[in-house]
Amino acid sequence: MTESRQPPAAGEPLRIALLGCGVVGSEVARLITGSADDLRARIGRPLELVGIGVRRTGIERPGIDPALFTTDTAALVARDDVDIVIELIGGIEPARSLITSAIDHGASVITANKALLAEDGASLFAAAEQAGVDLYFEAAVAGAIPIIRPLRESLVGDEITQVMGIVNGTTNFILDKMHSQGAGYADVLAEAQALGYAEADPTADVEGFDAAAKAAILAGLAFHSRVSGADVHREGITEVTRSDIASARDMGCVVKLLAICELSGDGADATINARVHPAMIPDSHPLASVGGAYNAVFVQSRSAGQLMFYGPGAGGSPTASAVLGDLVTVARNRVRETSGPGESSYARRPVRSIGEVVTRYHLSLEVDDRAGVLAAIANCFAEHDVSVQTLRQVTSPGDGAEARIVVVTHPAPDAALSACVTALSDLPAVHEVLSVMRVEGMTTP
Ligand SMILES: NC(=O)C1=CN([C@@H]2O[C@H](COP(=O)(O)OP(=O)(O)OC[C@H]3O[C@@H](n4cnc5c(N)ncnc54)[C@H](O)[C@@H]3O)[C@@H](O)[C@H]2O)C=CC1
Ligand SMILES: N[C@@H](CC=O)C(=O)O
Ligand code: NA
Repeated sequence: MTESRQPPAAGEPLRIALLGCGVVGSEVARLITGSADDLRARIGRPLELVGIGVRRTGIERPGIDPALFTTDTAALVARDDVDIVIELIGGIEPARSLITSAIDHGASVITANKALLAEDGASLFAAAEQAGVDLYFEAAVAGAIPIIRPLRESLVGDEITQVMGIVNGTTNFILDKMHSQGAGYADVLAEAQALGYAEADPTADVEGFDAAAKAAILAGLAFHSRVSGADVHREGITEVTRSDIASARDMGCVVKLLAICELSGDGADATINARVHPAMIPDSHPLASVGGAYNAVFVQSRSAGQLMFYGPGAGGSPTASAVLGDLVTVARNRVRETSGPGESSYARRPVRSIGEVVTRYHLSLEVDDRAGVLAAIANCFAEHDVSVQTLRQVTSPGDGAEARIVVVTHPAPDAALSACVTALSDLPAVHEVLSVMRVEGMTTP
């Protein structure tokens, strides 16, 4: 049952419950106690951390009072003196039940849990709205970078047409090292995990689920519509090869895992497209120089034009910064007996399928090195209405055995390109389609 709650009386502390004490949670716990005086001055009330929900007690967590630990997370969120619950467990359950219970008991909630928001944000926002409490989630997308608040508040009067970014630090760290140092995939992933960038299950990072969840959140906020993780076309980086990276370099490009959210059409006919996939982007593109676990998000809007948000996208300390920003805001709201913006999904714009999305492609083919092969390949592109920008033979031993052909297309619908790739694979002269990758941010010369 939803209970409305009065803020604590003047001079009384605001009581905080923290769920999860891992990479991010432990930093948040240290900051709440270590910065207590500054936080009190900024909020106008002291904060009191009353409990930390953990899976196991008895583990030493430096700088955190062990008396705060409890495994009874259900009881912690149901305490009737808790004002704000910070959820940093991650995953769907028990995070969803604990957040729902916290809201039902009148607490405001801060979470970094993009997986949950992308799957079930609508019901959590509805519950928060009904209870008159805040649900804040700046850390859920692009770590420390302020991007949720700019979309939800600063740019809410503008019309956003595109959000495109690097929103996963782990994959950017991996691709960057593969590109700059020729490093092997597995070694770099282990390093990203040790640095606290990766999710508990790094499959979420490398298969693009984490970026897809973030894309869903960004698209929903930017286009005032409900977009779930399942609406986002998703491809990870596990199939990106050294040869793709070398091909990109030959073209003056780098490979990045991009999250792209676009609005097409106007007014009531506008549709959304949201996708996450590796793409080649020119070295001159601003996203090309985003290295390591850094993230960057481009926003294109009708009145403001282009904006770029850049900064650390993962790691305990940067992510804790975003959580603490939310904590101060939510605590101030609590003191003033008000709440911040809720969900804005009035536009209800439909999400287009990937087949209709138009992009440029890079293809690499291993083919017979003999007369007529180039013509057969060019003909296949023509039959599928995919226009070729460049076609070149990059390797040929000259003994008539095999050659590698690299093709860059003009923008074409994904469905046409997919059909073309199938037809190319069926050509007797084509031994193998070695790679197919989208190219973004390149203009026709
Ligand atoms: N690590 C990062 O760079 C970032 C993480 N996030 C998000 O922050 C959240 C936390 O991430 P991390 O701290 O990296 O994960 P983590 O895996 O280091 O920490 C999660 C903690 O929750 C604990 N836990 C799991 N189930 C529990 C339960 N039932 N009750 C109590 N504790 C439980 C785990 O034992 C672990 O200590 C996730 O939603 C993640 O997606 C968001 C942005 C960046
Ligand atoms: N695992 C994520 C952490 C932040 O969301 C990433 O690598 O970006
Ligand atoms: Na952020």
